[in-house]
Amino acid sequence: MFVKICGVRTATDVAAVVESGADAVGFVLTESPRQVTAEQARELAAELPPDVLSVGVCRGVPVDWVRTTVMAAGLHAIQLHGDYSPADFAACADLPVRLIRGVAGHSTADHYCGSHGEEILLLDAPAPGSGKPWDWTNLAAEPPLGQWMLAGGLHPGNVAEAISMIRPWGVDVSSGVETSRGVKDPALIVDFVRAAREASR
Ligand SMILES: O=C(O)c1ccccc1N[C@@H]1O[C@H](COP(=O)(O)O)[C@@H](O)[C@H]1O
Repeated sequence: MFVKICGVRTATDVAAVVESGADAVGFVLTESPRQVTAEQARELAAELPPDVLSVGVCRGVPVDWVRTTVMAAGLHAIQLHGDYSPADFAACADLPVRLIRGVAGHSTADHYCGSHGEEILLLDAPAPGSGKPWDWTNLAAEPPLGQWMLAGGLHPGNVAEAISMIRPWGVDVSSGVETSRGVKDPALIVDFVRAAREASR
């Protein structure tokens, strides 16, 4: 089970992610209560062990800006979130990064990983980073093809059930490991990763 903690903003958050054993960290580089600059992301990512994937999360900005900013931050992966086309993904294909496509999920499996040239598909709620869950139950019968992650309203108390029900390749969380919007709770991060790992055994 691949576990990503998104919206990390402080050195304390990074330390909690490392302690938790999560696989990936998301730095939101565009408008959000969790937004960080490229410079901040670079400094925070420098604190990560090399095997933790650092992801630049971008939404609603041109792909040229994404390329420049993620490269300036020195991150391992780009998460293009929302209305990005296959051409946008193709425009990043020459970069030495992994590509994640974040989209609003549906209760039917009308997305598949790789359709836009991405390595990982992320099915999220319509409002990313809102903490609001969506109805993912139908994915159990017809999950997307390929390497895909579930996000949107997950938290330590429901991630095990979600994993048991629909068996995603990975899970991603932001609000569910926060005490208030944009403020991560180290204990919730550790609890979330533990719950996800136990459910996937
Ligand atoms: O977290 C944000 O603020 C954000 C902003 C822009 C694009 C994506 C964002 N986060 C993504 O939202 C989900 C987590 O949602 P939740 O808060 O746990 O419900 C995850 O995919 C993040 O990458």
